[in-house]
Amino acid sequence: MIHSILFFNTIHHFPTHFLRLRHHTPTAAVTVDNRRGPTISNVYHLISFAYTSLNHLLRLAADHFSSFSPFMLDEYPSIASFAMVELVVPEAVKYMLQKNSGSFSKSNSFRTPQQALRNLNCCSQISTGQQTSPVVFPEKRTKNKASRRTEASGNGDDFKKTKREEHRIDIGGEQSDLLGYEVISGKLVLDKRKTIKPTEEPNSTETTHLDTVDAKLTSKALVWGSYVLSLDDVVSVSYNNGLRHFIVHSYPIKKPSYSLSCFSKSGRSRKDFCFLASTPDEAFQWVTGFADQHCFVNYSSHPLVSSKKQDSEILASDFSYLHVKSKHPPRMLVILNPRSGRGRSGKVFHNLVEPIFKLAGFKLEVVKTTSAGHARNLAFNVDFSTCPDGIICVGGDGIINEVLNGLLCRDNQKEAISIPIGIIPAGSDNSLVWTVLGVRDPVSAALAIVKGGLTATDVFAVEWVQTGVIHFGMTVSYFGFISDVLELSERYQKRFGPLRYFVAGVLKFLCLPKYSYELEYLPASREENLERQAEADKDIADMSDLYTDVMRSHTDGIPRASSLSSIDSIMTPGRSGVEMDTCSTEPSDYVRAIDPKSKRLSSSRSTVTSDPEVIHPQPSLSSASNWPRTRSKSRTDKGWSGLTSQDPTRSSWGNIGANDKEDISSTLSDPGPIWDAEPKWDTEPNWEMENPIELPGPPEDVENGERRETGVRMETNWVVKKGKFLGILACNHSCKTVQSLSSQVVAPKAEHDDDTLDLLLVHGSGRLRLLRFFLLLQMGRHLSLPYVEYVKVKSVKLKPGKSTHNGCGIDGELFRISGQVVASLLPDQCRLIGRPPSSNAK
Ligand SMILES: Nc1ncnc2c1ncn2[C@@H]1O[C@H](COP(=O)(O)OP(=O)(O)OP(=O)(O)O)[C@@H](O)[C@H]1O
Repeated sequence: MIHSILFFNTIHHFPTHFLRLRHHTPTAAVTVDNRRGPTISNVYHLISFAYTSLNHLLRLAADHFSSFSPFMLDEYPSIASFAMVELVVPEAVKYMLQKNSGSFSKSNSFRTPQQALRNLNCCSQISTGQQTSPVVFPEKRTKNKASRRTEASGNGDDFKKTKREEHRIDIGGEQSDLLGYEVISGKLVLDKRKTIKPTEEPNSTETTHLDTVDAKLTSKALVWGSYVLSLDDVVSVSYNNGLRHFIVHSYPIKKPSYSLSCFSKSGRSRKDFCFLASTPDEAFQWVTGFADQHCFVNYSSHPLVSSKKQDSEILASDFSYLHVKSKHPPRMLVILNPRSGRGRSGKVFHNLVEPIFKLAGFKLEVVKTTSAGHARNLAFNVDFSTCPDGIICVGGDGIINEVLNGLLCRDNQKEAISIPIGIIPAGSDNSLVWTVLGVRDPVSAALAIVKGGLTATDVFAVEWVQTGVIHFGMTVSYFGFISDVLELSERYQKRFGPLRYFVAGVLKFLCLPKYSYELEYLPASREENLERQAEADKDIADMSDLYTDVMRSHTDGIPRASSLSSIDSIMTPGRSGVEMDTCSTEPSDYVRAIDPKSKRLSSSRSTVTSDPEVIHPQPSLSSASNWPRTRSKSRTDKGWSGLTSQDPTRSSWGNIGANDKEDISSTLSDPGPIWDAEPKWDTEPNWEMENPIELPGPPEDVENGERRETGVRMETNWVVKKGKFLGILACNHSCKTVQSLSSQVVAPKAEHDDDTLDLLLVHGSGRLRLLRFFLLLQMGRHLSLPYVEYVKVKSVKLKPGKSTHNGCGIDGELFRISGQVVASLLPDQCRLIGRPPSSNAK
């Protein structure tokens, strides 16, 4: 029998059961194996974080087993978000703890952790300081040389007066992986009162709420006593010039108690910590230390100065405090869809998110959308100099898609794509930010934006070949059953809110039509995959350059501080639909120009009716690159010629998009029973008759495990398939869904920056197949189905059969396709504000 206690990185934790945690990264493990004897790995890393629980466990282990052979394991990745590490006690160990709790209280209740460790033969490592990981022990004094050491001297009377229990810390070597390097250390007094005004000096004669602590600020955390506050959780520091105290504003993850962990949801909540240094000089040093670590400092003048009670002494000392170098407050445009998430997005923003941005000194211009299309107009018309640090979208994936399309439709498209986009998830589903940045609650998303950094993300374009209309997306484009569900769901938006997709899905399932498509795709070559992998490995090292806090635009000479800095005013929310609706691009070149060869192949096969008016020569390719791809080579050297905004009167893509939507809504305005409204649901379209091309879909026997390649015709690199498909999805990232109970992932091999689309083909027709697909999707095993094909592609061309519904979903927005559409990636990537969790770990 093996009992295990695992420690998990709990950024998104619901730590109630192993199975639920299978997607999380185990960061360390304590294993008790009755056959081989107990082993402990990375225990030292974790003592400070799960001190009480681990101490209990160690005592248990010491009593329970005669010998212990602790050792460090290198096989586990280092604990990235150490402040968020949480002890998970599975049922077996809980049982063991309960069983032994009696003996603990008798024999070990007063043992210190060191004593417990001594019993486990751990002492030698601790006393000799062999461990390189941070360990926090209440009794142990630090022996580290501090890079900056403040002492409680001089004005330290308060420290003497406050006779309290002192917490000592030992956080291991200065270059510890977990806490980074040391910035400053020394004694501080922690004011434990709940409400503290920044201008109010703690009263040192009232000692009850004061606690002297040994504190240390490192490049990754503020540590005092046994408390570790990750700098990732720190929003800002408030400091009044010339005073001895400063307040650290943070949003750490609130952990539910173990007994309630099954029911209560963990989340972030605000915690302010007020520290008193022994002298104003020391307080200033601490605050400068935070500023050095890119924490925003709310810096105010001395309260006496501001209240005009100036005296010469204060003024003299003021001079030395005037320059706390903090990052510039960012200026950004917030586009908020008040209809998102059942109309709660406004409340979410103003109650939860705005206070965080205020603490971090952001200068925001908030615009609420008044109708569909408004966000696109805003992004299309906004003067970037008013929001140089980016645009924050508050809502669902739909509003982000509108903003993206507004940006990419501009004349200065190269500059527009470089405008950072922040996302506050407040809609029905927020797959993009959840998948790419790993956040799904508004507070964590706001924190990610405050922390800054940029994540390059691929953008795909779907081109309507006959008309030249283009629509952009960052998540997924889909055809077949799911686009029909999207269409139907709009009927139920008011009644069911986010549940509307489920309701529409069930109804559509009951009256399932058959979908036929003619499909061509250009697979990403194996060599390219290998090259991409090699580049990805290399990029891991280069990432720090990419995620720099200070970004400068290389376009049009506009300096863009992406330390997130600058806005004054924002354009009016008034609709300028005329311009938007008539925005167009020269589509074919960049949509098809995957590489010159494929472009030739593609265009030779396509039936593009090119309007000479929309063909524009593009600037030289070499100047096109303004944003390095994170994984693969920039496609600027592969034939990308960029987009240009067209004369509104000459172009049609906006109009067509709008008309498409109108068409759909008019269809939907006729409610009627669904089974009446869907005449084709049980009729088989005669593909061969309607589309005089042979090659039906995969034969029925594929369901029995044999996948035949009948129906597949290779033309050079393009693969052609025709027949029935339940669904076709071209995914830009792995597409996690926030709604799903199980964290289902549609395209498990997709990466948001890998320069490929992941094509998922669900061949065939029929409810049984569809049901099996969705059931296995919940378990993450849908790719094992014989009628599911998964391939990484550079480009996809698709044409619906004549009797097939022609809906097309792009990031949750619905369109109609007529004729052929082509989906491909753009050569340039856009930038999301925030860093994925994996990059934080590095
Ligand atoms: N003020 C508004 N009134 C009505 N519709 C709007 C408004 N603002 C934006 N929209 C439209 O609402 C749609 C959905 O927006 P969003 O994605 O933000 O919300 P959601 O609740 O998550 O919906 P979805 O389920 O589509 O993701 C978008 O397509 C957008 O065009």
